[in-house]
Amino acid sequence: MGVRFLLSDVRGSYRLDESSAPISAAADAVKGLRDNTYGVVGGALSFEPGSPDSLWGAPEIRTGPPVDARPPRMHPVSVKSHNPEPALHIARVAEVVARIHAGAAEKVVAARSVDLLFDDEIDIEALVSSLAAANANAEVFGVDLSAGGAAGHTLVGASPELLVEKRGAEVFCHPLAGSARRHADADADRAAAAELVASDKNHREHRFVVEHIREVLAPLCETLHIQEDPTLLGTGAMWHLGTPITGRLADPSMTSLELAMTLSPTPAVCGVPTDAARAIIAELEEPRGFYGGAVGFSDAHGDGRWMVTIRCAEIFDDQRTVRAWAGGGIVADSDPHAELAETTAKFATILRSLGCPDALD
Ligand SMILES: C=C(O[C@H]1C=CC=C(C(=O)O)[C@@H]1O)C(=O)O
Repeated sequence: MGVRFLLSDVRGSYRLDESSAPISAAADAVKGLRDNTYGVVGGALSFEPGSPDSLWGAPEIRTGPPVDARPPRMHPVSVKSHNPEPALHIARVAEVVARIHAGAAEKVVAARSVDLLFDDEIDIEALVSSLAAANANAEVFGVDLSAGGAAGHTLVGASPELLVEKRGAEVFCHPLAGSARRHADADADRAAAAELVASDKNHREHRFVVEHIREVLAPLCETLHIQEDPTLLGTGAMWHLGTPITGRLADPSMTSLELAMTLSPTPAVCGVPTDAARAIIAELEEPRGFYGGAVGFSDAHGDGRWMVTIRCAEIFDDQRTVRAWAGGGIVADSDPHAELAETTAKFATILRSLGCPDALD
């Protein structure tokens, strides 16, 4: 990729170059910002507690124009494995629903991954450019994972979900939860959006995330404003419910990295209560690594932006093996087959940009 960290949207891009210092624990990055070892840190926070993060520290971050938006190139590919097989994902979702009925949790996000093998090496700059072309409402990112011990691996994605942004004392969040697949046909697309907006189940799924953010931010903020009803947000592949949140920090010296560490994982990727959901995820799923964590940067004033790590894939060191991830929030009335279809729809973001939109058909 030529850089250690890249985050870009329609407003512009942020890059950390190859001379940046590797940092494998977020707590060390916070310390390094506070004692001025680094002017800025950026990278990826792991979903797994106790697993390495992959962060990079540097004197400053390079800002520039948005990455070029370019259409994907088609790439021959084979599916190496489904983790787990679709039928087992359906069974796991049914198990999660049963646990929710038994009172073990109120919401749990169930995720799965697919491993793909490409005939040709992936050009990561080209992949990021094609993600940018198809996802104007998202932040595209690329993070070199070698700071976290995965030498030669890169995390790439287009996240539509702002975990937290901080500018001075102001904080912003834009949680998403509640989904519907988009359609090429305009009438079907509008109907899917209308159905999502009218769905009680999706509003309940969404509210868990908003309430988590309220609980975390309220004690840290002098003022906190949470829009009453969610609004509709469209990505290239999906419709979501989203709620803008703004607040004013009581202690403006708190860094955006610390805010990201405190907020993450939200119930958009984990569940309610957090610990119970985490335990169910750890029991039922393969380790998630960086999927479900956060990607972003913070400067020494604490200003910066962190996205929820979704709609993403890890490119392995052979540059041909790719692990893509997708998940969905499960509540008491979730339908396991519909949840499998929702994850398939979410995979479209990364698969289209990898030039293999039909890989899972
Ligand atoms: C967990 C993912 O999406 C989250 C963000 C938006 C909507 C979601 C949902 O409806 O389940 C998820 O909470 C994912 O894309 O893997």
